[in-house]
Amino acid sequence: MTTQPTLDDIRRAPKVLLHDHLDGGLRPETIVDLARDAGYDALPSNDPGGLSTWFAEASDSGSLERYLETFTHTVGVMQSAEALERVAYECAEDLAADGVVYAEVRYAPEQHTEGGLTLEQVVKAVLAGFAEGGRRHGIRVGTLLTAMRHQARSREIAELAVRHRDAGVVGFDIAGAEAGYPPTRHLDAFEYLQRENAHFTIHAGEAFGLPSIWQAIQWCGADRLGHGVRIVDDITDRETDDPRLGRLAAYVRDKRIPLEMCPTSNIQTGAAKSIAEHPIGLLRRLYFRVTVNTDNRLMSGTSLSEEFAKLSEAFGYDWDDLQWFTVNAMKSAFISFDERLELINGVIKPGFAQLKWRGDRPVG
Ligand SMILES: O=c1[nH]cnc2c1ncn2[C@H]1C[C@H](O)[C@@H](CO)O1
Ligand SMILES: [Zn+2]
Repeated sequence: MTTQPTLDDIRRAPKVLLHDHLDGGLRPETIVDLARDAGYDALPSNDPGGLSTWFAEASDSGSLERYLETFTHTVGVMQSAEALERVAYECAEDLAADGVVYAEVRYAPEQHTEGGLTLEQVVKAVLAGFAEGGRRHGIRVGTLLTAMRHQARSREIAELAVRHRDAGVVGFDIAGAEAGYPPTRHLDAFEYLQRENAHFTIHAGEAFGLPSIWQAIQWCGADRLGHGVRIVDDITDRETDDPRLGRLAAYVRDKRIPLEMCPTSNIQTGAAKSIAEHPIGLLRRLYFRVTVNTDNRLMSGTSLSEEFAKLSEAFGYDWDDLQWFTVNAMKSAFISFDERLELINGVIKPGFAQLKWRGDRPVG
């Protein structure tokens, strides 16, 4: 007997999150507090409830560029070491409360130096918040350092990531508006990371299509794809029992390149029409290495459990499917093979087994 997992049970499942932005997941109450402390007076509302509604509505425009404008207010209040440490600590606490056991959280250090912090100080403050939050709340959090694709600091940020690789920085990423800023603009950074045996993911195939994915993989050597939803443009006969993969889609599937899919965010930026029509349905059916993620919990008013619950409702996913996404994510993480295996065999499989067993018991 298979049972439809409930949101409450999904919260209890040991989950893995690979794509979550630190500056996209603040608590609204914290934004109000930090703005007051820093004298930041540009918030669209000083009431946490009003603020969370504003973020959700302003992010719903159907355009990635407009979605990104909302980050002005979160980045605006994250300009001191205390603020960064608090936001990182609370992020670990919130993810742990949602049942996440391993997370990779990303942010762009270059956006947090307006208050006079150096890049090193930014990184240290965030690492301190995650270390403390992780220790207290029983979650492991690695960070990815992001470079903004419209800027020209990617090499510097890549070097920063390598310098802190043994202190909790597990990889690198580029983010920001995709159209007009191809990943090859940052080839120097990616080639450097490859020489350093470092890991990186690239936001690609979200607001722009196949050329962006192709460059990210074949020119830049990305280990994973942030979103990557547009890979479906390289699949024909999608509605039939026998979809046909083009060369790029086949390469991504054959090489088990992980796709960091963020369903709700994709609807807000116009990359997908609805959850039910999200390419994740087809890509999962075709056994691409799909993972499920939140992107920006504040802007999307979501959590990893809610993303899973929405998918389960739209596609009928059961515990086996949710475990499959979770093991996919753990296999694709940027920590060592030993550590990944330990989490899969010691935490994820036993945790899901317990929930499946409970779910299969007759009620009453
Ligand atoms: O989904 C996204 N696509 C591209 N860029 C994004 C997305 N979500 C957040 N960002 C940007 C805005 C943040 O300020 C930056 C670093 O986290 O990354
Ligand atoms: Zn993202």
